[in-house]
This record gives sequence, C-alpha cells and structure tokens, in this order.
Amino acid sequence: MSTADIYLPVIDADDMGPGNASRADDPLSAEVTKPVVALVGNPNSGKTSLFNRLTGLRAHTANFAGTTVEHRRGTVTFGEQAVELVDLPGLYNLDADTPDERVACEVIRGVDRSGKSQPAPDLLILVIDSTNLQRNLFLASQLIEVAKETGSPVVAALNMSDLAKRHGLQIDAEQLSTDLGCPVIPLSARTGAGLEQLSTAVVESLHAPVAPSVNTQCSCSGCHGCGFAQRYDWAEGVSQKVVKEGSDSLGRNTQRIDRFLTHRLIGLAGFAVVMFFTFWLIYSLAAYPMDWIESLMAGAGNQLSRWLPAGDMLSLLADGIIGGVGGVLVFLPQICLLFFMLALLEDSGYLSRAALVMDRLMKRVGLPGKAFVPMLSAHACAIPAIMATRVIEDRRDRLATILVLPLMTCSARVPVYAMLIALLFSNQPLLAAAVFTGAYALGIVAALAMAWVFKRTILPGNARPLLIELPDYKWPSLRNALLQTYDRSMVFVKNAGGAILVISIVMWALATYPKTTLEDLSPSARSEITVLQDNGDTEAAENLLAERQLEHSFAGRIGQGVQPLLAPLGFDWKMSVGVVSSFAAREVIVSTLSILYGLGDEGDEAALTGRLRASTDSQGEPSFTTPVCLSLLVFYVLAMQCLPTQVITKRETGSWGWASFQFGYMTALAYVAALITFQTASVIVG
Ligand SMILES: Nc1nc2c(ncn2[C@@H]2O[C@H](COP(=O)(O)OP(=O)(O)OP(=O)(O)O)[C@@H](O)[C@H]2O)c(=O)[nH]1
Ligand SMILES: [Mg+2]
Repeated sequence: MSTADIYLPVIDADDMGPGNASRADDPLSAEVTKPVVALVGNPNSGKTSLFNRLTGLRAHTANFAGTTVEHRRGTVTFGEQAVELVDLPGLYNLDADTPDERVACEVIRGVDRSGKSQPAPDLLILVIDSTNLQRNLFLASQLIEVAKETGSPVVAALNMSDLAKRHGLQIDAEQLSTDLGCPVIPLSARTGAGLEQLSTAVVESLHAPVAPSVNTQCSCSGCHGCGFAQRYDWAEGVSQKVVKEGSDSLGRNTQRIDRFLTHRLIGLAGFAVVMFFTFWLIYSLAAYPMDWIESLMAGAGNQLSRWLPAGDMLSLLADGIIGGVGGVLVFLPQICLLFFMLALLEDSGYLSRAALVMDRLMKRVGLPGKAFVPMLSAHACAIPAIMATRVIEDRRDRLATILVLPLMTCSARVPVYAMLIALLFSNQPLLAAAVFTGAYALGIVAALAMAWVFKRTILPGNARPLLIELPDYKWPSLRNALLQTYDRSMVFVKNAGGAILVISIVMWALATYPKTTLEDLSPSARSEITVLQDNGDTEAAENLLAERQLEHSFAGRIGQGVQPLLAPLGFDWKMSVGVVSSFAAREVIVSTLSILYGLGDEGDEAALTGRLRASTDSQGEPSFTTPVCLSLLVFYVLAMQCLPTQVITKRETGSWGWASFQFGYMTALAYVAALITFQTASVIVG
C-alpha cells in the first residue's frame, strides 16, 4: 500500500440531488444518437449554472473554483434540436494538472482515458465570465485552437451579464465575436436572459458548422515573445478593445472586504465568528420546527395506541418505527438549516477567503490549501468531499486529505450532537452553540493533528502551496440555496426511511426478543416487582419488568457483552448497544437509544432527551451524567462510523488497505480521546 497506489477514477457517483434522473457515469464515447454539446470554460464561470438552467437538473454550483470534478450529462432541446449537454470541470489552461482537469481536457480533445481517440463533442459552448473577461480569454484562445483541430464549432456564452450590467460594464459582443471567430452571446445563467439567442446560435452552428479561428500572434513591439506571454498579451489587447465601458466597482468592493477577511489574524477570527453565528442561528431557529415534529410524532404514537391493542404490533410501530425513525427525523430542521447556511456561504464567495486564511495552518501540518474546500464540504457529507479531492494534484497530498476528511463533522453527526447537547444544556442556545462549535472545532483540530502525524510518519513530504482564485463576492442565489438544501436534506430523509428504518426494526426485534415473563426472572427481581405491585405502584412495577426484559433480550446480552470494553469511557450497556449499532451509520445511536429507552414507556409524550435525562442506573444514579455525555460526544466526533464512506475511500484510493487504516486509526483515536475526556471530566465533576 503506497501513495502510488491511489488510482484516480474519472467519473462515477455524483452529488446531484434527488429527482435528477440523469447522471453522467458513462463515458462520453457511449452510444449517443443526439449531438453532444459540451460546456467548457474557466472554473467558476457559471458552466454548471447554465447546465442546470438549460436541463432543469440541479447539479452542485458554488462561488469557488473547482466545484465540478466530473462530467455530467443532461438532455436539452434547442429549438427542435435535442442535444446531449455535458457539463465539464473548469480549466485554467489545457495542460491538465489534476484529475478533474484531465476529465475536461480528454472530452475537449476527443480522446478517452487511455489516450485512444473518440468523437470530440459536436459543439462547444465556451462559457466566459464577463466580469473577468481578460482572464477567461486566455483559455478561450487555447480552446478555440483545439476546437479548430477537432472540427468542433464553438459558441461563446458571455455569462454573468446581469452582474456586468449592475456594475456598469459594457462589452462589445460583436467585436469579441470577430476576435474569437465564433458567435458570442451575452447571457445570464442566473436570470435566464439571452438563452433564446444561445439556443438559436447553437442550432445554426450545429446545422452549418463553421470552424472557429483565433489569431493570438501579436505583432506589437511590446510582446514578451514566449507562447504563454504572447497569449496573455493577446487576451489583454482584446479585453481592452471590447470592454467599452469599464467599472471595477465589483473588484473594488471585493478588495475592500478582503482587506479584513483575508487578514492573517482578523480573517481567522472572522472565520470563527462566522461559524459560531451559523451554529447559533441553526440551534435557535431549528427549535421551533423540531417541537412541531416532536409533537407530531407523539400524536402519531398516541393515535396508534388508541387504534391497536397493546402487544408486539403496537410496540413495533410505536417504539420501533416511530421511535427509531422519528428520533432521527426530529433533527431534520437543524440539518436543513446547516445546508442552507453552507450553501449561502459557498455562493457568496466567502469560502475561498476562508481557504486562504486556513491555508497557513494547513500547510504546516502537510495538507494542501486545496484540501480546504473538500474539508468544508465534508461538513455536509464525507462522500462528495472525498470525491472533491480530485482537484488536488499531488498524490501524497490527496491521500493525506482523504484520510482525515471523515473527521470533519458531517450532517449524520448533527442528530447525535444535538441529542447530547440537549442533555447537557437544554434551553441555553448560546451554550449549546458554543458546544456545537467546540465539537466541530474538535473535528477540524483532530484532522489537522492527524495530518501532521501522517506527514511525520507514513506520508512524508510537503504539501503544495495554495494557488487559489478569489472570486468576486456575489449575492448568493436564494433559489440555489433552497434547492440545494432540499436535495441534500432529501438524502438524509431517504436514509432515515431506508437504512435507519431497517436498523430500527432489527434493533427493536433485538430489544424485544426473547421475551421474559415474571416467572423467568430471578427470585430477587420477582419479589422486588411484587412488592411494588402490592404497594399499588403499578407504573414502577411495569417499568422495572420492562427494564429486566430488556436486559435479557438479545440487545441486552450484546450490550452487556461489549460493555466491559466501553466501561472505561463511561458507557453503560444500553449506550454500548447504541455505539455498536451505529458503526453502520452514526445517527443510528439516536434511534437505538429511542428504542432502548422508549420500551415500557407506552405513549409517553416526553421527548427522547427527557427520557434519557430521567434514566438511572441500577443504583438509581442518572445514566447520562456530564462526563458520560462529553465522552459520547468526543467519541462521535472522532469515530469512523459510516460504511458508505469506507467504500468511497476504497474506490478513490484504490485499496481496502487505506480504507481499513482509516477505520482503525479513527476508532482508536475516538476511544483514547473519549477515555481521557471521561476520566478527566469525572475527576473535575467529582
Ligand atoms: N450573478 C450571476 N451569478 C452567476 C451566474 N452564473 C453563475 N453564477 C454564480 O457563479 C458561481 C459559479 O457558478 P458555477 O455554475 O458553479 O460555475 P462553474 O463554472 O460550474 O464552476 P466550476 O465547476 O468550479 O468550474 C455561483 O455562485 C453561481 O451562482 C450569472 O449569470 N449571474
Ligand atoms: Mg461546475
């Protein structure tokens, strides 16, 4: 197992939201009867936004370079002409350096992964960011030269015209069309302006293809001579010629804000404040819809107990399904808000600044600056984040990033944190936000620390310095943010309705069978229950019987078998069952605890946290003490409890060895850290 083993698949699973029927995991060479039109251009020029606008799909867009790392397809009808539209990763030039850039270059040049020729696209839509014309023209000239060789006609889409207009920027599209030797259509992927003209130009070019041509040879005396410099000079010359009225108010505003946000200290403090504010907002706002969902669940449980006689069926539906799945679904509002805030931050352009201020820290521990965006997106889910590491050129850097990514707090941890934080500080949003931020920070610090350890041990070497484009700040698109929130949340809901549902039913069965009757109990337990019954305390007697039944169930036996291993971390046998069951998926602990603590509590309307807080051990002491909650929290921040992530790590590194190593080191780290936390907190709390 070495870094050289990392293989770089070109295309596979995508992060398109649910409802997107079309995905691009087949190579471009696959049999396609419709003409193929590819969207090409610089990173962040709006290719995916245009793709979404034209196809009605919802691929991920964001205001930073390198959002798209694979090609995607969708069908569009331009006039009466149906075409296969392909969205590609962005490029700065045609000398591909990273796996995602290679994807784009291969498609444009008409070669497949192995270098064999395949049909080039029937047409290229060259997406140009009008607010960054000069920079985009460099690639434009290269692309047009390649298109001339492959015979693909080109239509240039002068995107972001809404933004250009707002900032008083006027571009002479006709002159630009003459300089590029292809049609140039001003448009806005955000507002939809100019799409009809684009459609007409595409249809005309498909029916009467004209090879584009560009002449970057410059005869002026000021040219620097070499190909690169000459091309830059050409781009500068054309840009000066076609920009009729320029205003750099966009750039000036950006610079003004950046003076603070990219400052080495203020920038770092600003990042902490932004994250704290985000969590505070999530925590405070989500409380209301969470209450509604909780009362909905309780109402459903009550209704069921009215309809069905007491027995296994009622228990399965109320405790197993409503308790298990509902226990996880309750946290949906927090997850939606988290995704919404992340989408707004992404779209505003702030994240590239955060990457810059974090780069100094990351470089020291051997992580490349380019790892920052995958690290941030890992806060939603580690799977797309691991795929997003394809923007990292160096194999060592990429492997180090993949190994530490799952330490970032993903959305599946949110229900677990929320449950534990509610146990620690209910109704104290500020404290809760502080612990939330602390848990997130712990994940980040652990990732940086482990990267440092890897740099000193198994992955020696220095990470490449960060070269990142700082896009202009933009007002985030509310529509995009809402759609993205919906798509990502639906993945969570589907998970709750699929894997979590199945695990909940299994957990319910394990906690219910084999059944224990009063006669099966030990004489002492029997007499304890009888005394309670004789005293008329039937509720306490029933609860005690339920408790004993649970202890004798399969789940009880498993929990008690594992518990000695987890006892130093402060976990009792019920928590041990929760920990074991959540190795399939983290959030399962919430449903498992709902089931384990819900049994014997028929129709109880109290929320899960209320039940957990009231639970006691055999000596009558509270089970969920502060040291226990903290220990569980630390364990869940650090442990690798997600099978799909393991599969993706295997796929992206090409070896189960690295996936097992990731599982092993994270579990060991979680165990040791939780042990230290519990023992220390126990001493402090007393
Ligand atoms: N105002 C405005 N913003 C736009 C327009 N088109 C795209 N954007 C924004 O520009 C940013 C980049 O858009 P993407 O569609 O992700 O760009 P991309 O070219 O696919 O980027 P990569 O995948 O990184 O190459 C996002 O914040 C979009 O919301 C537009 O016409 N007007
Ligand atoms: Mg894109």
